[in-house]
Amino acid sequence: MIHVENLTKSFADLRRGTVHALDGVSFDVQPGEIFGLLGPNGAGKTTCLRMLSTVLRPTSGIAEVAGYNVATDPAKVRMRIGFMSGNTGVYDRMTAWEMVEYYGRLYGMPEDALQARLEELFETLQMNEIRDMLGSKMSTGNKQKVSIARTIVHDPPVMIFDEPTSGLDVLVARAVLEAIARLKDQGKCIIFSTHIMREVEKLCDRIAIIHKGRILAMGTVQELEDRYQESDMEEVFFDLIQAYEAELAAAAAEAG
Ligand SMILES: Nc1ncnc2c1ncn2[C@@H]1O[C@H](COP(=O)(O)OP(=O)(O)OP(=O)(O)O)[C@@H](O)[C@H]1O
Repeated sequence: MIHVENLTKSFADLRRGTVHALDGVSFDVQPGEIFGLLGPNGAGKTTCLRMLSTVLRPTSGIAEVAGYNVATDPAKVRMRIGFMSGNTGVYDRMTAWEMVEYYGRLYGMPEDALQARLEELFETLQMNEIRDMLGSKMSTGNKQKVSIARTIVHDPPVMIFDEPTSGLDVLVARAVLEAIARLKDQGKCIIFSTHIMREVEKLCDRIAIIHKGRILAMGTVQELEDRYQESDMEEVFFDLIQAYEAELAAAAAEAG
């Protein structure tokens, strides 16, 4: 459902020269699967997700969503994805219901299908108590739920969440993660980025550890712990990043 092959993105940065934000990344994600991109700040997670959601154009490589190439068929890709980032906002002067309805209309959903979908979404995301609440009155957690609802109102098969729990307290973060888990149960293909180990351990079927634009390791949490002989993901993560940094330092020393 998501196919990424040798995907690269470089930026021309005035201060740093060419930045290889993503450097030859490959992975696939299936329906009913949650795939996590786990990496420290600046690893390239957002850049990768923004290319999948057609906001950025790849420098090279292939990214396909539901069989459509993000570079050559961006409109078809956009109809098949929901993309939520930490700053996907809500409007102060609309109620939760109005806001999600508004986005459904933007996607061109027929009115009766839209109303049925709203009922279903408000039920699934446990938002029925806030149907008539204005954005300005909502707690951060409720705003986050509305953001999820508006992102997926058109019922796309692929859902992309860029650090969906960033800035949330543990209770709200938990509710958001539970909502994402329910979407997986409906067979959605989900990719999300985080730098929080516990989130990947709880939620992800498979993860890719990403650092400086490269995937350092990929697999289930259990596979990675077994492969690196560690009993928790945090240790695997540190080991991999340290080893990669040592490799880079050795290569730099050799180069002169
Ligand atoms: N428009 C841009 N111009 C120049 N460099 C950029 C641009 N966008 C991203 N970068 C750089 O690309 C690299 C990867 O950034 P990216 O935002 O994808 O990382 P991230 O893993 O999402 O990090 P974070 O957890 O901090 O959001 C960083 O070095 C960043 O500074």
